[in-house]
Amino acid sequence: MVNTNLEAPASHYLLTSELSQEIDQKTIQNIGIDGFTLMEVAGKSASQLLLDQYSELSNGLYLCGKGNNAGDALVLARYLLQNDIKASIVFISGSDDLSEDTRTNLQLLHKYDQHNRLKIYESWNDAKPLDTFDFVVDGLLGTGLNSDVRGKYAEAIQWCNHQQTPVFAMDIPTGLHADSGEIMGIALQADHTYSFGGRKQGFYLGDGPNLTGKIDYCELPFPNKYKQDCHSFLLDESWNSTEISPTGKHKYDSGVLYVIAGSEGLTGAAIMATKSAWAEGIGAIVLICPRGTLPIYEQTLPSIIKKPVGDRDDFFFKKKHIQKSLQIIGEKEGALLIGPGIGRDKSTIEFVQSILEENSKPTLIDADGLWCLSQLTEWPKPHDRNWILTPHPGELSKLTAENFDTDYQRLQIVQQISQKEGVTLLSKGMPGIIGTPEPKSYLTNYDTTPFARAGNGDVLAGKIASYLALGYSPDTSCAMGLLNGKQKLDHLLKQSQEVPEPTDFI
Ligand SMILES: NC(=O)C1=CN([C@@H]2O[C@H](COP(=O)(O)OP(=O)(O)OC[C@H]3O[C@@H](n4cnc5c(N)ncnc54)[C@H](O)[C@@H]3O)[C@@H](O)[C@H]2O)[C@H](O)CC1
Ligand SMILES: [K+]
Repeated sequence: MVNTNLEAPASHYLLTSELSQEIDQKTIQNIGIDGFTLMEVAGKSASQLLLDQYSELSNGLYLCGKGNNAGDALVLARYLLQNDIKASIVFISGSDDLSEDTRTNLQLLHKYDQHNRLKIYESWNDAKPLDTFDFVVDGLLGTGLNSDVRGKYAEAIQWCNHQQTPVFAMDIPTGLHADSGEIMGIALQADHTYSFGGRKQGFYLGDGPNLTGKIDYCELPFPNKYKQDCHSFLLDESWNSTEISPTGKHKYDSGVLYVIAGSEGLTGAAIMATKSAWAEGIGAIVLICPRGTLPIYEQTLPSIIKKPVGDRDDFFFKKKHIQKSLQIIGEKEGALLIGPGIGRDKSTIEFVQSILEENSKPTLIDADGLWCLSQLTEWPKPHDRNWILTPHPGELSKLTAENFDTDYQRLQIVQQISQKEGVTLLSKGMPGIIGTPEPKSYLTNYDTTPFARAGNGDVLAGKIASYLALGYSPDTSCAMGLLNGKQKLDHLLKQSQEVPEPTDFI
């Protein structure tokens, strides 16, 4: 069940480099678990997962830097050595100035070596030609990365990225920025990343998804309370999706969704959004439409209550429709969806502005509703932070008058806007990002390309608005909308490899 306050499990907190190192240091200094123990737990966890998943390994090549990331790799080598898996350790910048815990682990490694299964090389050049190996471990750099990767480190990564054997990254693929997911000069292409103490935010941004391979979270003995400064979380299928409550006894029991949508030539968006909401088991839907478009809905939306406004020759929303629309919205408890297909006529902007200013219901603003909002010099303020905005990247740029080149910039804009305006903002794209007023942000980790077709936005908006009308909080409604879509996509792709139609997601 996705909690109504959308509490992420500890394994889904996304750490930045700074927070990761801060938690590390606080655990060592305040709790008294020293860095050597943390390193032991990290390396041991990685060895157990690795042995579970790869049973035929015989000879590892460990590329090591000089910090604690290298130490993790040495602990792993020791546990694998215990399983008769040979180790060739290459210290890219020599082993003279290793961090203390890493040095200790190098000494330990020698003590555990039996039958000369351990080889140590003091530089990248010494190691060539490299011994036979059937896997590579990346212990070069972790959260200590603080500049572009160059020199021998870059050479080793370049070489590694051309090998056919599995590559296992300690904590984070070297060269991947833990916060932004950007490549720092060059980055290692991992088949598997063992993330210690917390997944890193950069795994899900920019180049992160292409570089991490399969990610395994390795818990470390950090007190969960030390993660309270974490503001971003992974939203994936391991969050149980919520079974939507069945419709109540009376059709108004489970909340009413009011939909303000459609205009001449754009009635399809209104139909898609409304049908999508109806399919989620909402008790009743009231479609408020310009009277000129009513005949189309009489044909296509038999289960939906239609409440037309204006005259037969009205085909888009105008200032004169404001009072009647507000009166209809005020009739029952529920939520409001405004935007799909309402068009961009100048008088529609005034209409939208007044509806947003006067209406206090939980409200989802989508599509041209967002465009109208972007035309206003100042946004109306949501009533007790109960608005959801669902922009695609182009709409987000228009809304915020900001251009963003990277996912990291998009994440930062989403966090700023949701906090400043007190809204829940679902930034569609890859990854999907939900920003809340707290501010918290939730990142998805699945390919959203199949949802890029026109119409999917209307379907998603209808779903999320129905959860809002069912009483779920804005952040939970967005999470459920995204996870529901992903579940349906997985189901559809089992039947056919064709990219599904938007209506398939209803
Ligand atoms: N945080 C945790 O929960 C734990 C982290 N562990 C591991 O420790 C690393 C972080 O270790 P740290 O010693 O801070 O840094 P690194 O090993 O990542 O880097 C070593 C060293 O390299 C230098 N450096 C930085 N950038 C570059 C560069 N571009 N080129 C060359 N050299 C560079 C810099 O001096 C760094 O200090 C973390 O990732 C985990 O793997 C603990 O072992 C377990 C708990
Ligand atoms: K690494």
